Amino acid sequence: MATRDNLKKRKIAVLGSRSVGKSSMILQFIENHFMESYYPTIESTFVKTVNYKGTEYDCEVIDTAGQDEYSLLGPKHAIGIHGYVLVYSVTSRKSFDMIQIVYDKLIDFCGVTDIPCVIVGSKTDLSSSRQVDPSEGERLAQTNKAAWVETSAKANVNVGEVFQLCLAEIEKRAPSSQPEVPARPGRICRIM
Ligand SMILES: Nc1nc2c(ncn2[C@@H]2O[C@H](COP(=O)(O)OP(=O)(O)OP(=O)(O)O)[C@@H](O)[C@H]2O)c(=O)[nH]1
Repeated sequence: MATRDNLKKRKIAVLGSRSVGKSSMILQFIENHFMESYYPTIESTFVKTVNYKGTEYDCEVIDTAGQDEYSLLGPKHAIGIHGYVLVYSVTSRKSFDMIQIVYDKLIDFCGVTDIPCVIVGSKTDLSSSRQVDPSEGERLAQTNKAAWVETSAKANVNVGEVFQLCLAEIEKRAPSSQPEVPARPGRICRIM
């Protein structure tokens, strides 16, 4: 029987400006409900088993405190993290502009040219307050070789899709189905 211990583990960090709906999106994903009230997050971790293309993954989702242009990203945002979900609200141009800033800080800190990442435009149910067009989100994602989707945690639209896309981005770069390279006879390394 499959237990959590023998599932493939994937650690996903959720970042973005304050109050864009990171916690609400995670709560809807993990517990299937939505809360109107706002409680700023310090940091929380959630776990959920997710089926992606027939394989079960033990996903650890890290809900971070909202960032601004002065926030420092450090080892806890990079070490051991397999993929990123960067969230802006479609009702906030400022939160959209923060995505590139956070993305650049991450690639700088990780010392890579791109990272497995999904850019998420949240709160689409608030259509009359929209400040960011879908085409702008799509373009930003293309520029950064990331996936993109718009969601509403309130209306439960595309929330599961965010994590499917994130696993897709992670697996694209490091396919877990890739067979292990067999050791050549006579070249076995033994640690005594
Ligand atoms: N209408 C609507 N409101 C939302 C949605 N998602 C979140 N909210 C509201 O936006 C506010 C902030 O949501 P949070 O999920 O706490 O935001 P956060 O990004 O985790 O905030 P920080 O912890 O400060 O980083 C709350 O009042 C939520 O109810 C959504 O999809 N639609």
